[in-house]
Order: sequence, then structure tokens, then C-alpha cells
Amino acid sequence: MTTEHSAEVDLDVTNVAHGGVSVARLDGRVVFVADSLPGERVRARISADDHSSFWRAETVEVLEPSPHRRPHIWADAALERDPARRAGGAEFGHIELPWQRELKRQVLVDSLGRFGKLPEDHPARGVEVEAVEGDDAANGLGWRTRVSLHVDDDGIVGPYAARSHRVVAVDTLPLATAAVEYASPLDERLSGAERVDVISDGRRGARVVVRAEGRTAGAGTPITERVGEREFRLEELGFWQVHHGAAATLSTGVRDQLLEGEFDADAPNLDLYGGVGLLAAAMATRFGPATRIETVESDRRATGNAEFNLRDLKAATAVTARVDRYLTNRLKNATAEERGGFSRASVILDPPRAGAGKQVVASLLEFRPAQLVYVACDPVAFSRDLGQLTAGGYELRSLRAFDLFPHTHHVEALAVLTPAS
Ligand SMILES: C[S@@+](CC[C@H](N)C(=O)[O-])C[C@H]1O[C@@H](n2cnc3c(N)ncnc32)[C@H](O)[C@@H]1O
Repeated sequence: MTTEHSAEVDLDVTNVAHGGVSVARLDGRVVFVADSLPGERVRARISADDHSSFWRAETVEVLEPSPHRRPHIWADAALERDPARRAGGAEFGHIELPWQRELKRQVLVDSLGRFGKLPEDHPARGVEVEAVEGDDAANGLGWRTRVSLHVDDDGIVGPYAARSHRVVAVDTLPLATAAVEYASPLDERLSGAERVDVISDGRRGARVVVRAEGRTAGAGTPITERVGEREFRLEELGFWQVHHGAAATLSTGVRDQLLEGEFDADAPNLDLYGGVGLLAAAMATRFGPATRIETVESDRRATGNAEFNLRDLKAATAVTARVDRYLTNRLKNATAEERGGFSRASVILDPPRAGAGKQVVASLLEFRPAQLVYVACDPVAFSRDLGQLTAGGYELRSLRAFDLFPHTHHVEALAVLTPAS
């Protein structure tokens, strides 16, 4: 990262890139420009010029705005602030909401072609990014049920500045739910603390957990979230979908997208990276309480909660394991009869941002289930896995995408794959 170099240049921004930045060219070199929009001409400050194939720049002035530009939804992240002090976490906040979804669609479709090798004429390239119910009316605000704030050496509490680990003071948290924003100690000094997590308590309130080196202060008791008719117990700092409507959106999406013709309730069905059992429950909601399903999750406490949350489903089990090791062992120890069962299974996988990765995908290809339901939070990682799956004999049967993170660049995809006929 260049520090002494802060040249300002005028750039024509041409298209959107993965990661919440747009692309321009300077003397033939790619420049990733923050806080800009395709079609704009901006004045930007070069912030990193030490990479041979691209530079990075921050917009300081918009010379010719896009018709899709709007005043930033968060004054603490707007152009009026110096780039070094702009709050991170709302990198699309200067773009009208429907156009944010269009840009996310472009990034997803581009990744599908580039990394997933999905042919130009594949119907999945017509995917739309769907809004969560209520988000348009709320202008995409007030959805975050969890925020992680950081504390600097002076005790100032705030988010990191965009693309840095520098804490910036902010007055508001417009993406957070009202309860989470209200509970956030933005105007307090927390000397000695390192991080503050503010988490919806699953009802109308919020909990504040302050972490200092080696110490965590907070109530610590589990939280209960309700999705449809079901309740899910989870640890205070354990994984749960961030948008208040995300768990219901994904659970309904998985339930509806599972292919009935490929489903066998007695097969060794799996919910990989299963957390506290949200998507296993979605499968059982669709196909009945006798559905055989095993959740696989590396966090022991999440697995304990999955066991509790799925206790009414007599054929549901929860295992603490890393997915790669679980699949390797399962394949190594399987009898010929068990291997036959794998080919009748439905497998859900919802990996972290890095995707499932080569080894897990290779094991899935060997497992060869009747259908794979892939829930993906990173279009590039997903597309890489998709490319390996299609090269290994699977075909993409359906694809949906959801805007679970308004005003950020993130997009969630939900894909169903089956062995190619
Ligand atoms: C994106 S979350 C999905 C959780 C769940 N499907 C849900 O929607 O609530 C990913 C989960 O995978 C778990 N995880 C991360 N790496 C893992 C691994 N290598 N093996 C098993 N679980 C893992 C995390 O603890 C987290 O609970």
C-alpha cells in the first residue's frame, strides 16, 4: 500500500468489479475505484500503486454522475468525508437500491461465465437478484441484526474505515435494526476493550458483548430466533444469518428449490456447514418429520444447538466435524450398499465465504448425490466450485439470487445441481 503517494487522477469508470468497487483504466492499467459507479467520470485519489497488474483509488469528487447515484444513505461513509475516514460496510450506499441489485446481478453472471464456465445461453444467466420482503419500503435500511464494532487505543468505538483496520467514529448505524443501533455504544469510550458485538436478542432488544484481550463480558446465554413455525436456539456469538429476513428467505428458498423427483426421505441426506440446523429443518418441513438428515458443522456448540433444534425430527442427527474430513471418512468407510445410498441423497451445502473448495467438491463428486443445493455468499468462490462440479458431471438445474445485504456489494445465491443426464 502506498502511503506517501496520493496523486489525484480523473477516471472514466466502465464497469463493476467483485468486491464493491468499479473498474477504470489509466494508461492501459486497471484501476479499482471505490465509491464510484459505471458510467461516471470521477476524480480519484490513488491509494495503492504497488501491484503490477492493477491499482486502487478512492473517489474524491464526481465530475459526471451516473443517473443511478443517490446521496449516500450513511453520512459517515459519504464522499464528503475524507476517504481515510469513510466508514466501511456500506460500499453501495451511494447507489439507488434497484441498481445495486442490477450491479450484483452483473457480478454474479460475469463470475458464472468466467469462473464457472457456464455457457452464454444457459438459462441461469437470466437470474435476477430478488429483494427481501420489506426492504424496498425501508430503502434497504434497518436490517442488520448483528454488528461488530472495534475499539482503538483511545477507547473510541466504531466500525473500521473502508478497506482498512482503522477505527472510525460514527454517529449512526443505518443498516442496523433500531434495537441494535440504539444499544451500540457509539458515544462511549471503552478503554482496554478490543471489540464490541451488538446482537439482536431474537425479540425486540439487543445484547452488547464487549471483548478485551482474553476476556468476554456479556450475558452469554443462548438466543432464540423464530423462523416460520420453528424456533432455533443459538449461541450469542454463534453464526446466524445477519439480515432479519435472511433466515426465512433462505429456508423458504431451499425448501421450495429442492427437487421432489430427486428426493428420497430415507437416503443419507446431508446439511453441510449446517450451523444450528436451519436448512436441515427446511428440508424436513418440505418432506416431513421422518426425513433422514445429518447436519455437519465444525462448531461444537452450534452442533449441540442443532441437536436441540431438530429434536422433534426422529431421523435427524447432528455431527461436529470439518466437512472435508467428514466426507473423506464417510467415503473411506462406506460399504458398497452405503455408497448406493449416497447416490439417492440430497445434499445441502452452505459454506463460508471461501466456498467449499477443491477437496470438498472432489469428495462431493465421489459421493455423487441425487441433488446438491448450494447456498453461496460469494459469487466468485461459488462459480469456481460450480465449474469443478460441472466439469465433474453435474449440471445446474436452477439458480436464484437474493439481496440479503442491501447497500453492500454482497449477494447470496441458491443453486440446485443434479448429475448430468
Ligand atoms: C454460512 S454459515 C451457514 C450456517 C447455516 N446453514 C445457516 O444458514 O444458519 C457456515 C457455517 O459453517 C461452519 N463452518 C465453517 N467452516 C467449516 C468447516 N470446514 N466444516 C464444517 N463447518 C464449517 C461455520 O461455523 C458456520 O456455522
